[in-house]
Amino acid sequence: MMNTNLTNMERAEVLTAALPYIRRYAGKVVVVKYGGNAMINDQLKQQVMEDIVLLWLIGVRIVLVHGGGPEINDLMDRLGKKPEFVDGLRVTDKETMDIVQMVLAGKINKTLVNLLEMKGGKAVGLSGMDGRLLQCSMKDERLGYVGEIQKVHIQPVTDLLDRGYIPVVSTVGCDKSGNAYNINGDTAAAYIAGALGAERLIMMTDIAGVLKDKNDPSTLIPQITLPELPSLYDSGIISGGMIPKVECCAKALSRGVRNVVIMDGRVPHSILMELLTDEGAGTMVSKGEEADDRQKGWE
Ligand SMILES: Nc1ncnc2c1ncn2[C@@H]1O[C@H](COP(=O)(O)OP(=O)(O)O)[C@@H](O)[C@H]1O
Ligand SMILES: CC(=O)N[C@@H](CCC(=O)OP(=O)(O)O)C(=O)O
Repeated sequence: MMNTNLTNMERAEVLTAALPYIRRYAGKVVVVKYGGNAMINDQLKQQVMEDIVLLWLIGVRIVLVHGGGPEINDLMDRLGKKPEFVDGLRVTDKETMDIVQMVLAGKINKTLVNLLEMKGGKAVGLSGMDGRLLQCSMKDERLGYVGEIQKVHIQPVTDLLDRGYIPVVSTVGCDKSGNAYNINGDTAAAYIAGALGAERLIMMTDIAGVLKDKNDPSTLIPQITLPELPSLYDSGIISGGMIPKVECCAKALSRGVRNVVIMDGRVPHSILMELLTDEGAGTMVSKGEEADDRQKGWE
């Protein structure tokens, strides 16, 4: 909610305080993964789109990669199909694949593009099939049409960035024979961010970040490094859906992304807090080879 008690001078101070961060990110690639339950609330969705347009206007080369698992579940329910998951991946028969493609590459992708345009941005939607962006093979026959990414042909995305657009990517890929595959949103975002050598990957989820006690938001771990991960798994601190998410963060880092942040998509303007203030938001995952990027002076 906007703080209407700020004086104009205070507003100006807020803007100038953001200047070092604006300088830091202008011209850099930031990939935002948006999906899951964080995407359900309409008002929040509008705010996330506003944040993305604001970053785009200050010169950040921003790419939006989206999921939409809950909306796929919803359409499956309406069509009388029961969603089924194995290790967090949707079992995807041919009919389910049609539903996934309709929801992700159709409804959600176009809705997000439209929202970004309505907020004053210039956005173009594409799926992993467009320009063979996400070339994949079948991951495991038991899962059906779930894709394992083999190759990322990133040029359609860089072309759009170079032309001043916000690329909006849905995570439907295809194999060399043209069969469509369903790809997990976090995985696709990690590969795309890696192929772009992104400065930052932001994973928006429905929890404050990685917590020491997942039921207590006050136990947020602000930063974890790759060498610390095994002990976090072994101790059971990281479990369930957070394991594949953190694994995707590690994958992105190993593919050349500088920093990854897991943050709460339910908090208004969390992206701006993370990128444009010294507070940060959520949990930063880094290789552990450099000083904390959040604390470093931006020179
Ligand atoms: N240490 C932890 N910190 C935060 N969340 C955790 C942790 N361990 C397990 N989780 C679980 O992981 C979930 C996030 O994963 P998931 O639901 O798959 O996210 P999304 O739907 O955004 O992809 C949290 O809602 C929480 O229940
Ligand atoms: C293979 C697989 O499970 N694909 C996911 C793709 C969407 C997704 O990842 O959506 P969220 O980001 O909202 O979770 C699915 O079918 O739900």
